[in-house]
Amino acid sequence: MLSLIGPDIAAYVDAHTTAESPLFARLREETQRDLAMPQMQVGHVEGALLRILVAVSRARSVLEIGTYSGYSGLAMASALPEDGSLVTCDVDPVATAVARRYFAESGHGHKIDLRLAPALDTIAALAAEGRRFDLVFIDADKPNYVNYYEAVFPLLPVGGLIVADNTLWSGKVVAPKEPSDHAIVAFNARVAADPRVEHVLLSVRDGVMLARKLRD
Ligand SMILES: C[S@@+](CC[C@H](N)C(=O)[O-])C[C@H]1O[C@@H](n2cnc3c(N)ncnc32)[C@H](O)[C@@H]1O
Repeated sequence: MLSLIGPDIAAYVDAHTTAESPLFARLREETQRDLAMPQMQVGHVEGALLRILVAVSRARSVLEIGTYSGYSGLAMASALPEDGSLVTCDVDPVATAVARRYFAESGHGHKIDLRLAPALDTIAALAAEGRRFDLVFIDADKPNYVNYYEAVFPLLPVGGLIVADNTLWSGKVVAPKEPSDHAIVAFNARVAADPRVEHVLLSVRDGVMLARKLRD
């Protein structure tokens, strides 16, 4: 992932963001050492942003699409109340085995329901269960971003928040070439044209789209 800001600014941002706890630092380091594509992990600064978004929105139920090794899921679960819940889903048994270990060690594991299945199947199952989510974090395969957005929208109350990661896609959104570039462009265009939400595209890390539901 190409950084959108220079190393000096990145270090300054890092130094002026609530420090990472030792558990999160260990999870980040283990992911970098042992797993493929560690750059997929949201990391310290975006993890802090997600924690604050869950806290200020007073979310009680969160859905995450794309668990990987658990950094973002654990960040959000740690901001939920004791009786809050996070459903997180992925298709990768290796990365999610790491996530399961850290969830268990964190003291927030009882809030977390990890489902190993394609996300669209999990969303359909959650809809059939009558589940609702105050906040949904989309961070999985890019070609499905618009599908995820449409599938989770009915599960959010008015005032609910959709947070989507990698929405600047290393800057490739301004000159898209690959199918994944076009998928992110299509997602941002879909949100921008959607009168049901108010939205802001934050240039945090690789870009974070926030879309707040105004009506069904
Ligand atoms: C960018 S990573 C998620 C990073 C994670 N949020 C974090 O901060 O550590 C994307 C994840 O989406 C998963 N994924 C890809 N396609 C998927 C699908 N169809 N359904 C569910 N998960 C999928 C991948 O296995 C990968 O672990």
